[in-house]
Amino acid sequence: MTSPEPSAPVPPLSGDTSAVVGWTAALRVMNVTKRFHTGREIVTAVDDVSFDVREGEFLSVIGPSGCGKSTLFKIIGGLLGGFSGEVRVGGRSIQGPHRDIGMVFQEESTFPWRSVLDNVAFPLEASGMGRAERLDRAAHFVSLVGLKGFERRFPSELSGGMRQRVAIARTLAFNPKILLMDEPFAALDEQTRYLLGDKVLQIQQATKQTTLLITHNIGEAVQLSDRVLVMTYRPGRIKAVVEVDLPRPRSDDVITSDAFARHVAGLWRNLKEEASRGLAESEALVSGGAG
Ligand SMILES: Nc1ncnc2c1ncn2[C@@H]1O[C@H](COP(=O)(O)OP(=O)(O)OP(=O)(O)O)[C@@H](O)[C@H]1O
Repeated sequence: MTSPEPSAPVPPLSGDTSAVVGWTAALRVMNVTKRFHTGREIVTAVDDVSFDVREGEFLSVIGPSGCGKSTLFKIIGGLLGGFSGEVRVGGRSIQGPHRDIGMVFQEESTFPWRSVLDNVAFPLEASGMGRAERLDRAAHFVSLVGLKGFERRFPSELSGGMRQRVAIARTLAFNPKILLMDEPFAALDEQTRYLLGDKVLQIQQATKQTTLLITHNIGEAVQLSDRVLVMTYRPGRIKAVVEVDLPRPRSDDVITSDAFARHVAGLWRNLKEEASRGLAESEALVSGGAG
C-alpha cells in the first residue's frame, strides 16, 4: 500500500524529532517496532522508533552493541519485514527492497571477478543503461571516491579501504535517494577509517546525498553528521537526537576544534549510561552462564 507524501513542510512526529517543522522529509520512520521470536524468548530489537531525515542531511545512528541499529537499517532498506509501524521514502511506504535506497555494509561486497569499473557499473548494467553511458558514469564515481587510475584493477589487487570505496562508488552511481551505511569503516584500520571518513564527508558535502550512517565511533559521528540519533540499550529506543552545529563545509581540521571536543563529550554523556547497561547485562549473562 502506498500513500501520497505531503509536499508541504512535514508536521512534527510524536516525541523525538521536535525540530522537524519547516523542512521536507526524505525519509520518515514512524512508530517502528520489531520483535524477534526466538525459541526461548521474544526480543524487542526496535521499540516504537520515530524520526525524520531531511533531504541532503547526514544523520548518524549510534548506540551500544545489540541496541537494534542494524535491524532498523534493514527495515528502512526493505530487507526485513514483520515489523509494526511504517517507513516512507519519497512519500511511499517501503514494502521491500527499493531502488531509492542504496546500502553499504561492513562486510566485503565487491564482485571479485569484475574490475573496479565493472563493479561500479554493475547495477547500472542491471538496470538496462547502455554501455557507454554506464562506463562513463562509473568512471565519474570511481574518480569521486579517489580511485582514478585503478579502474582496471580487480578487488584482490586493492586494500580493504579501497574495496570499501568501490562499494560506496557502486552504491552512489545508482543514484539512490538515500544512502544507508552500516558501519562501513568498521573492518578498517584507524588511519584508513579516518581518511575514508573524510572522503565520505567531502563527497556528501558535494553531492548533498541524504545519508544515514551507523557507527560506534563518536568522533566519526560528530565529524560527519548534521544530527546524531542516540539509541538506548535493549529495547532500542531513541534516547536523544543531538544537533551537531559545527560549521560546514567541514574538513578534517574540525576534529581539533574545541567545539568538536564539546560535542564528543556531550554525546559520550548520552551514550555512557546505555553502554554501561549493555556491558552489565552481558557480564551478568557470562557469570550466570558460568555459575
Ligand atoms: N534474526 C534475528 N533473530 C533473533 N534475534 C535477532 C535477529 N537479528 C537481531 N536480533 C537481536 O536483535 C537485537 C538487535 O540486533 P542488531 O543487530 O540490530 O543490533 P546492533 O545495534 O546493530 O548491534 P551491533 O552494534 O553489535 O551490530 C539483538 O538483541 C539481536 O540479538
